[in-house]
Amino acid sequence: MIAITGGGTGGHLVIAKAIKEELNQRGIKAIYIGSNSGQDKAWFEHDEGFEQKYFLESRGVVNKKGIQKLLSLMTIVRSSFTCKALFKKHNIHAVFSVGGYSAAPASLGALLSRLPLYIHEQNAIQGKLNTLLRPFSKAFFSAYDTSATLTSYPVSESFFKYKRERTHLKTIIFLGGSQGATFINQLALKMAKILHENNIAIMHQTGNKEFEAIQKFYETEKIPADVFAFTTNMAQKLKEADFAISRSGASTLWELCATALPALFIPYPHAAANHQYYNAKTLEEKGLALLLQQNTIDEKILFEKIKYLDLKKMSHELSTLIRVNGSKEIVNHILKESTC
Ligand SMILES: CC(=O)N[C@H]1[C@@H](OP(=O)(O)OP(=O)(O)OC[C@H]2O[C@@H](n3ccc(=O)[nH]c3=O)[C@H](O)[C@@H]2O)O[C@H](CO)[C@@H](O)[C@@H]1O
Repeated sequence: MIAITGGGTGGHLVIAKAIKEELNQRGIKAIYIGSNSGQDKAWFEHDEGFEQKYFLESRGVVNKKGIQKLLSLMTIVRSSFTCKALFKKHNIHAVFSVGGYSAAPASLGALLSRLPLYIHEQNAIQGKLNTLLRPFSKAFFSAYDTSATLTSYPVSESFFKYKRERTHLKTIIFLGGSQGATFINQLALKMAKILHENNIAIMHQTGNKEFEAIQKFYETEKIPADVFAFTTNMAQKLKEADFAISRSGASTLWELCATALPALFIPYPHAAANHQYYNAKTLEEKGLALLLQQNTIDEKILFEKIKYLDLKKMSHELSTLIRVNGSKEIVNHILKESTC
């Protein structure tokens, strides 16, 4: 039996989901250990694909100081002993972590129980927990690091199914990541008129918080747009678009590659160690994406830039950067080494 751990945000959780689905296809059910804060419960509380789900108390340590940091560490250590007992109860043979503070108790628990720990790092800059645990891991998976055990990024097969070579700019999708992004939302509203006047259709993922106000804006301005707070079928949405204006969260970025959808990335400037910038940089350096910092953007100049991109070339080359079997390769590797 395998335990999957980690989460906090959609970018981590989607990897946990991909690995769970791959295990399910082979008739294996994993247990999930996440946190009682963040998005873990929303994603997995009712997911029948897991044998059992546990949402433990765990809090971020990185941005805390003094007594708060100590309290967070104590909570994690206490929960790691709970995990040790859970591993015994479920006869766990291996632990797969997608990182984030929510992965801390079970990862530590794996070391306490002398179980092999497998880590997937999503971002171009390693997270703090992953850096700390990498030397103790049995294998480390990262799409940016050639010294990693595997460089496959586990994107759901549905994205590959909808892969399409883009040639003309007819529809733009705005993406704010799993929680939506105020800056992307504001930019979309500023660009809406120009896009509409140029017969470019608009799709806009807003996140929950700003959905109603944004929907109202398009209605008032009489600009037709496909506006949604969160979709459970992102692959289908991406299929319809010819260009994305997006945050550069890792999972979104690799899903765009899988669907061959070119993008302008505007990294979230406060992400740990500015990792969203470095995620996008890996594509920009190859000439396969635009990358702009959010304080440098003028929406009129921006549209002119996008209009003259060679979408066909970008789209074609993007799809060569990712393999369809990312989850399979990771699960094969884990199962080969463990008697699960
Ligand atoms: C603010 C922050 O720190 N964000 C981090 C977080 O981003 P975030 O949680 O936004 O993650 P990503 O952009 O990597 O992925 C979002 C995931 O949610 C899915 N989705 C999104 C919207 C929607 O309507 N429906 C839907 O299913 C996407 O298809 C994707 O699979 O985790 C990523 C992966 O570690 C990091 O790179 C990001 O820097």
